[in-house]
Amino acid sequence: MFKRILQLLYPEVCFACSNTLLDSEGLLCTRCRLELPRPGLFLPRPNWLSLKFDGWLEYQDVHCFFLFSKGGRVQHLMHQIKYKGAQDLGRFLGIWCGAELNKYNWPDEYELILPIPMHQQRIQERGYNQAICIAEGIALSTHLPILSGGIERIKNSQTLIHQNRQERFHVLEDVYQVSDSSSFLGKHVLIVDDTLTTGATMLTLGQKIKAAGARQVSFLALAALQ
Ligand SMILES: O=P(O)(O)OC[C@H]1O[C@H](OP(=O)(O)OP(=O)(O)O)[C@H](O)[C@@H]1O
Ligand SMILES: NC(=O)CC[C@H](N)C(=O)O
Repeated sequence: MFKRILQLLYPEVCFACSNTLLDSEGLLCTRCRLELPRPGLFLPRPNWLSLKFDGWLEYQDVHCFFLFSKGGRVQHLMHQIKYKGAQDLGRFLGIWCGAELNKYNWPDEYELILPIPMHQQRIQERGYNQAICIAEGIALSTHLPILSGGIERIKNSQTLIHQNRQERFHVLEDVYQVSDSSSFLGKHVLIVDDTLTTGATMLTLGQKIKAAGARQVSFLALAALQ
């Protein structure tokens, strides 16, 4: 009853389209669940996403769960996860994404999930690392362990938003440091981030952990810009 009154006064809205949610809906309205653009996982290569990675590094797979478009619903969604404290939404979408991964024939492929590390100062400002929230959701569905510790972001930087691909690689040079490689030595690591624009962040970290002894790397972004 109290929940009903609260809902009348402060209706819960969909994180993607901001329309009022029905009692039976949570976080996302049914329409958005059905309509948010999802390109599918394990797309045959080469494809628009793999072209951002091919030739830079030996890797196995690159996936994105949603297609990101400027001003679109996915951008709104990602904004909530990243800047508005919607950690539960990140976990929920991670669970969904992990459940989709489970539908493919991929057992024995990935052994560890590595959320892109965030600089300590940024964590203090934001209060959380959204890549970890997403990774936690994926781990819940897939039962893969999350790699924590041993890899840090040691240099902070300005937002990458206004930089082109080349500038991003330059900014990201030496930002990650491996202090202990024992937990991923010889393993196939699935690197997870919230958004993928040029791929520079994922590639930089992928190169780093491969050089430090990871057997293989794959990449998964919750959303990617086509
Ligand atoms: O594929 P890329 O071109 O590497 O871009 C993707 C990266 O950019 C964003 O981080 P950023 O450091 O810009 O975070 P901010 O916007 O919060 O500063 C995002 O969280 C990804 O980590
Ligand atoms: N400086 C950083 O650690 C940036 C990390 C991360 N991409 C973010 O969301 O902000």
